[in-house]
Amino acid sequence: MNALTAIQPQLSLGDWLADLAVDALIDEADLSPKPGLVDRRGSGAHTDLHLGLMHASALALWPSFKAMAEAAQQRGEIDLHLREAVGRIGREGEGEMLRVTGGVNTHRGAIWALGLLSSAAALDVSELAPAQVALRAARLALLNDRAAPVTGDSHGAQVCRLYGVHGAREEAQLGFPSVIQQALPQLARSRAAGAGEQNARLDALLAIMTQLADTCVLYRAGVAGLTRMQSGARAVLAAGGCASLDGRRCLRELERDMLHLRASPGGAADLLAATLFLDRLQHGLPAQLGSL
Ligand SMILES: CC(C)(COP(=O)(O)OP(=O)(O)OC[C@H]1O[C@@H](n2cnc3c(N)ncnc32)[C@H](O)[C@@H]1O)[C@@H](O)C(=O)NCCC(=O)NCCS
Ligand SMILES: Nc1ncnc2c1ncn2[C@@H]1O[C@H](COP(=O)(O)OP(=O)(O)OP(=O)(O)O)[C@@H](O)[C@H]1O
Repeated sequence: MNALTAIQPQLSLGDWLADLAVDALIDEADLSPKPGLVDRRGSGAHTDLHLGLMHASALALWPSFKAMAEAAQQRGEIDLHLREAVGRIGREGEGEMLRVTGGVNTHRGAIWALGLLSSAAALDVSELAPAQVALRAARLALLNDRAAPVTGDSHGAQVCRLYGVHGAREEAQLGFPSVIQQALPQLARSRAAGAGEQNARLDALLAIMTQLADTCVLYRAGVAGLTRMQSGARAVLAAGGCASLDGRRCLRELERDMLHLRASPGGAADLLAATLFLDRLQHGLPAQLGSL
């Protein structure tokens, strides 16, 4: 111990994972220019959201992410007991989010994805590779939380029924394929090509948008909105991504059309936050936690 470590408060695994989850949400919100979404420039296609509200909501969720990680650390295995504990904490987190935002849904999908991933990470800190953490999260998501309210009238449930698509629940139960197969590989490719960190993150968001059945977009803009989102995201990446002039031109066209359609890819944004969380996690525990 030296003078610095003697005065440093002890960092727990739950603290660290909650820090990563909140950082991922703040980085996602700040990333600009995102088509249709809240970012540093404005509120995108939303009238009830703004950047300050996204930040306040993210910070308010820190205790929930910590509690979900601690529940997993204490339980030590994936079972119904843990699933129901995480579900209860997630619903309390949603209540806190709605209290802080005055009833606006800022992060419902993100609580679901990052809550499961925080728990999954805490279950085994010796296996923090993205695919392994996502697989543990999927096994947790597949268990049926008996206390979960029936959400048949949520926006997501309505469009899943109407269009026969998979939503946030299935994305988690499948092990976050959009994150593992699309976003993380694109993030690595764009970084390796020298795109710069912000452009690489935008490219990762677009990679998710190329194929996601985003229920936020479907609810607000129907199949026309979803088709435009997917084809527009493909066009940006095919033109060279956000670091290229042609890619930026395609991104501006996509944004113009999405604003016109009131389409906002909120599900893709949540999955970008999940991507940033898993990307940070794979570098391993900080030195202060090394002895866990
Ligand atoms: C599963 C959830 C997301 C509800 O989903 P549902 O589709 O019914 O609701 P809703 O339309 O309100 O929210 C969906 C949210 O997911 C995001 N989303 C939309 N489409 C997708 C998609 N294809 N993939 C991933 N996320 C998506 C959006 O941002 C949206 O905010 C979740 O809120 C839930 O069940 N919570 C219960 C509490 C719980 O069990 N928590 C435990 C884990 S933290
Ligand atoms: N930067 C962001 N900008 C906008 N939405 C985001 C952002 N990041 C994440 N989201 C997600 O998008 C969702 C908000 O979408 P939306 O406003 O369509 O939901 P809603 O309140 O259910 O529907 P509506 O506003 O159409 O009544 C949030 O749940 C949140 O998880």
